[in-house]
Amino acid sequence: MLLIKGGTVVTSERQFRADVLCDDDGLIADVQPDMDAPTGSTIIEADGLLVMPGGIDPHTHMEMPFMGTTASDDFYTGTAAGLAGGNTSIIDFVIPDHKQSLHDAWKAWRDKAEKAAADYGFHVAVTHWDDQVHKDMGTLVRECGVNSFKHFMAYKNALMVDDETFLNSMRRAGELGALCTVHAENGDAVSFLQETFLKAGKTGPDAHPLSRPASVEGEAAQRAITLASVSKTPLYIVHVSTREATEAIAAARLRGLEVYGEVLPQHLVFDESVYQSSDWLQASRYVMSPPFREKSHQQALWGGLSSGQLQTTATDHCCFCRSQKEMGLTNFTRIPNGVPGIEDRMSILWHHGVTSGKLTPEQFVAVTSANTARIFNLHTRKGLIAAGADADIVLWDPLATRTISSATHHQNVDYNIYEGITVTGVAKKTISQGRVVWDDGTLRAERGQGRYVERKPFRIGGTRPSNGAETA
Ligand SMILES: NC(=O)NCCC(=O)O
Ligand SMILES: [Zn+2]
Ligand SMILES: [Zn+2]
Repeated sequence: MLLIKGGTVVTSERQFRADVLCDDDGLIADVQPDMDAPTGSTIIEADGLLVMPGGIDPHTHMEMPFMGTTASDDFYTGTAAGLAGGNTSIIDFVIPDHKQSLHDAWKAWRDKAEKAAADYGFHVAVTHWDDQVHKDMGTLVRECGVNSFKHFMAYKNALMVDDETFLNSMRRAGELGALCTVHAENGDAVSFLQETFLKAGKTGPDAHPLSRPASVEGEAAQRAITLASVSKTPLYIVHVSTREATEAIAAARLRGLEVYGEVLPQHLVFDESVYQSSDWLQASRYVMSPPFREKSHQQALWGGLSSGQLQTTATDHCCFCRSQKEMGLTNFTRIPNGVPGIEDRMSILWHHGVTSGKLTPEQFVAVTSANTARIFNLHTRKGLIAAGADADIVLWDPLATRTISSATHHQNVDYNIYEGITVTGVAKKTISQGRVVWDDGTLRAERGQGRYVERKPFRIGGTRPSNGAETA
C-alpha cells in the first residue's frame, strides 16, 4: 500500500487537502484528510505538491508505419517517456494497411503494444468502406473494447476517406454507440497546393504550411460537422489548430450538436516562423499536419480551452529522426509528418496555461485527463482522484522548473521541439497502477506493465443518448 500524505488533491472540479491511499491492486482505496498509515504501507510526503490524476494522452502514434517509414518511439519507449512527464495512459491509433481488415489490424496493434509501460487503448481508423468494415466495426465495439473510430479527410491516395465512406462509418458508429474522430483538412486542396508549389520550384519545408492553409482546415471541420449532423452522430475533431475550426465547433455546440475539439500544446506555443529556418533539418523537424500557424490562431485555441468549447489536449506524438526527416530533402511532401511531445505535454500546458493565468489548476486537470476520460468512456476508472479509481496519479510541483532538452528526455528521437525552453511546473513523481514509476528524475518504467484498457460503447446496441441536437 502507498499513502500519499499532505498534498493538495486537484480534480476537474475542486482542490482540497487530503491524503490518498493506494491499495496493492493498483486502485485508490481512500481519499481522506489526515489518514493514519496502514501497517506496512509506504508513505510519500507530498507537502507543497498537487495530487492530480495522471495525464491521459488520447492521440499518439507509437511505431506507426507512415509515409514510407515507421515512427521511432515504440509502445515501450513512448509510454515510458510519457510516464516521465506525468502521463499514465494513452489512446493510440490502429491504422489498417491497405484494405487490411480492421480486426486484423487491431490484433496486430495489440501485439505491438504488449510492451507498453503504461495503460493504453485504441481508436481504429476506417480508411475505406465495404461489408467487412461494417462487420469489423461491430466486432471491435462489442468484443474488443474499442469505442472510437478515426477518419482522415487528408492524406490523399493514402489514408483519406471521401464523404460517402465517412458517412457510412458515422452511421455504423452511431448504431454501435461509438464515437467518430476526424483529422479535418481538405485532402484534395492540400494535394492541389502541394503540386502547385512543387511545380513552382518550392520544395523546402517552408512550403509545408503554405500547402495547408487555415481555410483548408476550416472547410473540412465544417464539413465534418455537417456530416455528423446529417448522420446524427457525435464527433471529435483531433488537433484543432485554427480559429476557423474552433469557431465551427463552438457554433455547432451552440446549436446543440455533440462536437468535441482537441488541442495540441505545440500549436499553442509555435507559429509558422519555425519553417523559415535557414537550416533545412531544423525546419523539417516541425513538419507536422496541421502545420504551425500564424500566431493569432493561438488566442482562439486558448479561448476554446478556457471556455470549454475545446475539451481536451493531446500530443499527436509521432517521432521521426534525422534520417527519416531527410527522406524529404528535395521534396517537402515526402518529409514524414509528425513531431514528438508526450514527455513535455503536461509541463508545457502548466507553464503556458496555468502559470500564465489562462487556465486554473482544475481546468488543467479537465483538459489533461478528466474530459478525455468522460468523452472516451474511461470515466470513474481514470481522470479522477477517488476511491475505486485506478491509482494513476501525478505528484506535481507547480513551482519547480526544468529546461527541456533531447539530451535528457526519454523519447526515442534525436531532437526535441521544445529544446532549451525552461518551464515552470514539473512531474515530481508519477504513480501508475499504484507503483511509483517516475521518482524525481529516476524512471522506473517496466516493459509490459501497461494494460490494454477496454472502453465500452456509450449505449450497448444503440446510439449515444440523445442530447436533443438539431441538424446543422
Ligand atoms: N500529425 C502528423 O503530422 N502526423 C501523424 C498523423 C496525423 O495525425 O495526421
Ligand atoms: Zn492527423
Ligand atoms: Zn495523429
